[in-house]
Amino acid sequence: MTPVLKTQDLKVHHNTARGQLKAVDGISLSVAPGETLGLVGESGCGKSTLARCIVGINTPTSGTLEVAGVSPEKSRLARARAVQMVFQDPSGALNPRLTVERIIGEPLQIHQRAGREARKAQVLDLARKVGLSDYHLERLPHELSGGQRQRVSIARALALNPALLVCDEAVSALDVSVQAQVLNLLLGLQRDLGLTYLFISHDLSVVRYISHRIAVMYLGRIVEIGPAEEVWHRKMHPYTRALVAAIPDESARRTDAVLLDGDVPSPVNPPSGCTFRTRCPFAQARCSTEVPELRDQGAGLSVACHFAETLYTV
Ligand SMILES: Nc1ncnc2c1ncn2[C@@H]1O[C@H](COP(=O)(O)OP(=O)(O)OP(=O)(O)O)[C@@H](O)[C@H]1O
Repeated sequence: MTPVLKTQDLKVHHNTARGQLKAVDGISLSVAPGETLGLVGESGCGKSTLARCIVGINTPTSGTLEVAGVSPEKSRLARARAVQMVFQDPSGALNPRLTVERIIGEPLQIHQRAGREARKAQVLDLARKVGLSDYHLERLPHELSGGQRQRVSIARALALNPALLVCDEAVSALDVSVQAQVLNLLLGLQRDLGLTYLFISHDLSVVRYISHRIAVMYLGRIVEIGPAEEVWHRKMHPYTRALVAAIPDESARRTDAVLLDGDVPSPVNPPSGCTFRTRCPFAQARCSTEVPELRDQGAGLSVACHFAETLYTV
């Protein structure tokens, strides 16, 4: 089956005053139809840059990117329809002067020739799919709650039946109970409409809840990728262990939890060899000279750590 998203050695490097900044540094991944791939990592790991590349806001420095089997550079219009994004802050993404009806209907107005009445019916149908009603359609964004605004963003994103929905920290600004409602909405929509998601968050417990597979990202690279429960329970990469340890009251936390000190190092002149070694309690001499490649660990899990097997039994 053709993947909905496929990237091969994708890189986004920025020229900055301090040198070349490798925001995304060789990402290869694919997402199957109807699947959710969760992308997790701390702030500054390059998650948003990768997302912006996929939706066409950023241009890759090198590598290939295909959406539904087509290279999106070939057709800007096709990409505008094929990939939609839901952002963290719906207030910033929604025009404050337009009613919800206009906001949800805008993509239809731009891309479809449907008449006013047909569009109105489509908008109401989209609103109902995300749990909103006629009442909400007449409101302005500031009259809605944060959760309702995020529902509007999702309805708008779904208007053109995208092949892929990229959710970038889509629930991070919401209260925990509202987060759960929006996550459940996304799960329900996927079940009913067969949607495909790339779901990005710094919060591994949120990513685990919604994802079939999880990719853990550190300084522009994937350090662990596999089925959600394999990543969560085996957490073979020390960085994955650290992300689990950072979750408050997490019962899955191992007794030998890795605790993260400080911030992610600068992507300008990142550490040699394994870029995580400067924060890794298990780092050895080899880690500073040799870049670890992703290696198959069985059950669909791949881990980029020289000592993954030995550490797993620690
Ligand atoms: N246009 C740009 N020019 C230079 N550096 C950039 C640019 N865009 C992003 N960066 C840098 O690239 C790195 C990755 O940023 P990115 O926003 O993708 O990370 P992130 O994991 O999504 O974090 P956050 O959740 O905070 O957005 C950061 O060091 C950031 O400062």
